[in-house]
Amino acid sequence: MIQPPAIEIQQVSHKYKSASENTLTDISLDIFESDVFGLLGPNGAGKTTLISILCGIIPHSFGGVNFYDRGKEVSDTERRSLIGFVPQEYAFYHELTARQNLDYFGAMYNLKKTDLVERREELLEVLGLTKAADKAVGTFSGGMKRRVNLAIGIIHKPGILFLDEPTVGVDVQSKNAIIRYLQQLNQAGTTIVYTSHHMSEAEEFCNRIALIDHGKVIAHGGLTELKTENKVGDLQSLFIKLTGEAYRD
Ligand SMILES: Nc1ncnc2c1ncn2[C@@H]1O[C@H](COP(=O)(O)OP(=O)(O)OP(=O)(O)O)[C@@H](O)[C@H]1O
Repeated sequence: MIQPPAIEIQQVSHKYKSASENTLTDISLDIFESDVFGLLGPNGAGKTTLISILCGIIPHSFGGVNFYDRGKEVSDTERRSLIGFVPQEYAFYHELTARQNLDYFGAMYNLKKTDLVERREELLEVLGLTKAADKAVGTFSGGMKRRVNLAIGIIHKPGILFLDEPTVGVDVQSKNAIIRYLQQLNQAGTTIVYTSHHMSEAEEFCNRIALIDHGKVIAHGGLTELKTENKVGDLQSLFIKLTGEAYRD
């Protein structure tokens, strides 16, 4: 079955004003509907920069990005409600409770009050946050904060979800809960674009990947095909084979 496109990235380059060289050079990728697409690479490869460009947080210096919703190209305005973003940094108000945070961010997406309450309670429940929902989020454990971050990014039921290291610094229980819930969202039709340094997690979760190093795509395609082509048994071996053993800054 041919999957319709979700995102087409064509020759995207980016140079930060303060940098002497490009952070991203000539990135071209196709991400298809219902993919779990892993953007993987060593520290400083440019993954967060690419996600920030795709989410419209920073402008790209060159190239094109097109988004599609069920096969139809969407405008920049429509893109805002189509996508959700779960950043690496916590993107909530520490002094507000989990319920208050979800109410605030849901209102920013213009969700109707009754829909918002229903969605808020559903997310609190599936992410195991109901008992603590009226406590200030700043008092939560790292795993609970990660789950609040995720709930905020998906409050408006985005069709395309970007996650920048959604399981960094959390215990196995929270990591499993987050990945399980993301798998459910994907099975229900959400396209997922995800970065992680956990290779075993990415191997289990992603169907397609791009390996980025020094701001360039060095491999791109189906995970199984890439492992076969490179004669390696797992994603970690593929990563080391293509990016080497040297430390990155
Ligand atoms: N605002 C900025 N101004 C200048 N350079 C930046 C800025 N943000 C990031 N960089 C540089 O761009 C490069 C890519 O950074 P980026 O955060 O996109 O990499 P990454 O692959 O997400 O890394 P990590 O895995 O460590 O999170 C790095 O060299 C970083 O120092």
